[in-house]
Amino acid sequence: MEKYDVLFIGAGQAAWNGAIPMAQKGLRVLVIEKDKFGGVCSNRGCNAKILLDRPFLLKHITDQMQGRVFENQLTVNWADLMAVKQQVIGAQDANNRNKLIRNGVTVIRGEAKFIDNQTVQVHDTDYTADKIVIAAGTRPHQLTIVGNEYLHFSDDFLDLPEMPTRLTLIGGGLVATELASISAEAGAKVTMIVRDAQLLKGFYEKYVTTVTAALQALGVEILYQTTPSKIDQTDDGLVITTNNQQLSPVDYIVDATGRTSNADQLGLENTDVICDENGWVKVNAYLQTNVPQIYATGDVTNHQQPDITPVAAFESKYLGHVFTHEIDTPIVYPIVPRVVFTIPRLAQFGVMPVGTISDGVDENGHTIKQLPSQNDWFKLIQNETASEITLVYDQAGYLIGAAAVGYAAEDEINGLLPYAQLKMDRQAMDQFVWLFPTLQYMTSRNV
Ligand SMILES: Cc1cc2nc3c(=O)[nH]c(=O)nc-3n(C[C@H](O)[C@H](O)[C@H](O)COP(=O)(O)OP(=O)(O)OC[C@H]3O[C@@H](n4cnc5c(N)ncnc54)[C@H](O)[C@@H]3O)c2cc1C
Ligand SMILES: NC(=O)c1ccc[n+]([C@@H]2O[C@H](COP(=O)([O-])OP(=O)(O)OC[C@H]3O[C@@H](n4cnc5c(N)ncnc54)[C@H](O)[C@@H]3O)[C@@H](O)[C@H]2O)c1
Repeated sequence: MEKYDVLFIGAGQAAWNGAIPMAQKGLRVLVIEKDKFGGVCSNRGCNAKILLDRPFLLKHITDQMQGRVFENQLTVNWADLMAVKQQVIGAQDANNRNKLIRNGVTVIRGEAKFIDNQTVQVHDTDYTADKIVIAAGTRPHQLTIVGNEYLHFSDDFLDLPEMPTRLTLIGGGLVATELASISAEAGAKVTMIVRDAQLLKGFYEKYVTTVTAALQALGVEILYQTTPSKIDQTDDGLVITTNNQQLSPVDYIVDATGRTSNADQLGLENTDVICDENGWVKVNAYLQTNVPQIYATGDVTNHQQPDITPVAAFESKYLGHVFTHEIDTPIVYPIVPRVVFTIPRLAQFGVMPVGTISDGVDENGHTIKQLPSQNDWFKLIQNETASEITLVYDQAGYLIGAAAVGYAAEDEINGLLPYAQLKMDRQAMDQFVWLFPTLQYMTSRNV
């Protein structure tokens, strides 16, 4: 049996961010990946999505400036865009694999299964390690309704050679909303079937309204408080029946109703590892399962954090520090920001205003300050009138939350994070000299 110091199951963000520093510090590290090195984010998530979105953002910005600065409207050819995406993303698997190897990590492509608490099997060979890390991530959740064989998933959407004329997305979370934005920008007639009364639960409602209005302006029809019950194939296309009505036929349906843990496919029944009732691997504050030598990181865990790449990467790096004896303390998560890559983007972190107040003191005694786009001449030149930033301060005057909507909301929120994470007062903030003219300078001078 081959023995390593650390064995990772999965080669997504939750693995390689820790595996590389561990190997660089002299540990013998094995990473087993059954599909593509880099996992969902590199191959069929964040990166593919942002590549398909970016030209539409650029087009949108120039469209807003038509008649003011630009004279000809841009068009995006989906087939060309997909060819670029395939070329760039197609290279990720090999790049990620080579990066691991270059940094001294041993890699195997194959499906790993536990055969007991100490042993993982792949291609009929047994491997053991002092520490085994489950970093096996998730797959798309599939609705169990009649006709679910007609459903597609985000993986399929991100590979679409042609944009369907009529497309329906089921779900109102990040995947559904971002893919609705891309497909509507690409010219599809888009319908969203949303179980809740609004999109993007957990995001700042005022800016969810802005994003929703932008989708509707592109012709997206949003059916709230609606759940699908069956799908029929007819001569005119796929017909979804919901709790309320029978919908018009469409060409393509994306099930974006969340993600399912891959923990059920790891042979955990041969171990003592416990998962919660939804299949997420239970970990303690050291990311350790109930079996002391088995750990878990990223989306596959029951962590109370958003399932996003920066969290998976943070956890993986944390284990790197623990396994090399640099720290022995529980994981402490920093403030975790979130972003929705629609046009405009919506990004936020920390505490949000309570109620409808947008300037003044809210019900929790927090001071709310709103920065409209008129404060920022980058936005004025782009005619970006709907954009806005909302800042939330505690009673001592520290920044504890921020939300932004606009073409560069993600960068604005990134720029504000250090003030809150490091609890900076005015004197500390004034220690920075930001380059000018830049977005960071414009945002920071208003904090
Ligand atoms: C469409 C989409 C868009 C997204 N966009 C963003 C975004 O913009 N920003 C963001 O921060 N997050 C985004 N996310 C979320 C992000 O992709 C995940 O949070 C991140 O990929 C989690 O990393 P992970 O390593 O925990 O899991 P994964 O990326 O799922 O990696 C797990 C790996 O384990 C492998 N594996 C599973 N079982 C086995 C086995 N038995 N043997 C060997 N290998 C196995 C899988 O093949 C996979 O490669 C997006 C997700 C989706 C679906
Ligand atoms: N920009 C980003 O950071 C980004 C982008 C995409 C995805 N992600 C991550 O990927 C993960 C998956 O995203 P997602 O949008 O698939 O999941 P989600 O949990 O955010 O949203 C799922 C949606 O499906 C609905 N739903 C669930 N079950 C349903 C059912 N049976 N019938 C009808 N509707 C149902 C929910 O009400 C919700 O609106 C998230 O954790 C997210 O953090 C992040």
